[in-house]
Amino acid sequence: MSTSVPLVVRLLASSVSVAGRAGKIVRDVMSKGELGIVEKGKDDFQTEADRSAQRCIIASLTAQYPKINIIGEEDNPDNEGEVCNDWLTIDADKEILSLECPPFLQGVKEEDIVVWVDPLDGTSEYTQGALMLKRDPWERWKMYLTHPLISIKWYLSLLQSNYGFLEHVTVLIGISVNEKPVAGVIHQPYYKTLIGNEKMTGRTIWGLQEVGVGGFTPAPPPASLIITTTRSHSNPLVEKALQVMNAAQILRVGGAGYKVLQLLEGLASVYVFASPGCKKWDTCAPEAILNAAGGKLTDILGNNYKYGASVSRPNKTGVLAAVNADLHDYALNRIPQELKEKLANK
Ligand SMILES: Nc1ncnc2c1ncn2[C@@H]1O[C@H](COP(=O)(O)O)[C@@H](OP(=O)(O)O)[C@H]1O
Ligand SMILES: [Mg+2]
Ligand SMILES: [Mg+2]
Ligand SMILES: [Mg+2]
Repeated sequence: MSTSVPLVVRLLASSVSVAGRAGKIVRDVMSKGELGIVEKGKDDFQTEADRSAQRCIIASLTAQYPKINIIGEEDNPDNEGEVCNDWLTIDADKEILSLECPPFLQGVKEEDIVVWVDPLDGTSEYTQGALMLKRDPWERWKMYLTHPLISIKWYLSLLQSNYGFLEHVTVLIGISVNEKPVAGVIHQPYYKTLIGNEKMTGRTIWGLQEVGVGGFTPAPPPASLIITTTRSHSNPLVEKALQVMNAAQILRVGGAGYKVLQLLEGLASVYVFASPGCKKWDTCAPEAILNAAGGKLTDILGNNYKYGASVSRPNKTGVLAAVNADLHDYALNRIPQELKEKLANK
């Protein structure tokens, strides 16, 4: 790879390639059918796919950019261990390499960068998707009975959803410089499309500040107010913030990455999550891409999160994102002060 290409552009090109490789690992673990679910905390799970995809991403980026601070969601000693050659990805996406680097990022050094990695965003939806791959109803029922994550209500909604919620799963790589998210990748391993007669699985969306976004066709926001929010981590505060929005429709989907994709594709206009729960690796890449497309992501109080290495991981004061500044202002003004204070003092 040419070193005359500025570092941030090279890193974005490498991140696009490695996100695709991680997405294949996510699909492979699912096909094998042994998810290796570990409970990290309440409503917080990890699978073999989360662990392996993170090892692939961190080992691949560290091999090429040894001085960059890379922080991943999954905290496990295995991440330090050996990574098979097949996982090491040192390719770089050619289209990204040819992008013009914005002037303010041209002199950036490895030491100025923090990369936030969410190897699998939407783990709840991923584990529930496993169930729907069992075509035999008796096998599916047996798996449900031993599944730690699924209530009977979810099981019934899964049966109605045909393919489960695997489309909500994404791989997120966010690049921050001097605490600000400047570039990012959202890879969607289960996105299905037809190119000519050929069925393609997976797609990769990227964004770079002052340059724009790619990997999909952006669409204008819907004519009426459509809100996207969590489907697996709701609580009374989350519901209160949704009630006051006066929305025409509320979509409940998995993953911070997928919700921001819905904003970019004109399926929703605002993402509201008035609760702690998301972490820096959930929002860094989506925020960078949304910014590059003219949108805005903050906490519920309207403040920007910072992405330096020493910041606390949790986004304690929630997430509020919109396709443009006007819709962001609208949503921010609708949220009662009392609710904002509750979150700020949590
Ligand atoms: N109450 C909570 N506890 C743990 N994680 C939470 C959470 N609320 C949100 N999250 C995390 O934030 C991300 C988006 O959540 P949601 O799908 O509910 O909108 C998910 O990331 P992961 O799937 O990468 O863990 C999810 O785990
Ligand atoms: Mg998780
Ligand atoms: Mg996540
Ligand atoms: Mg995750």
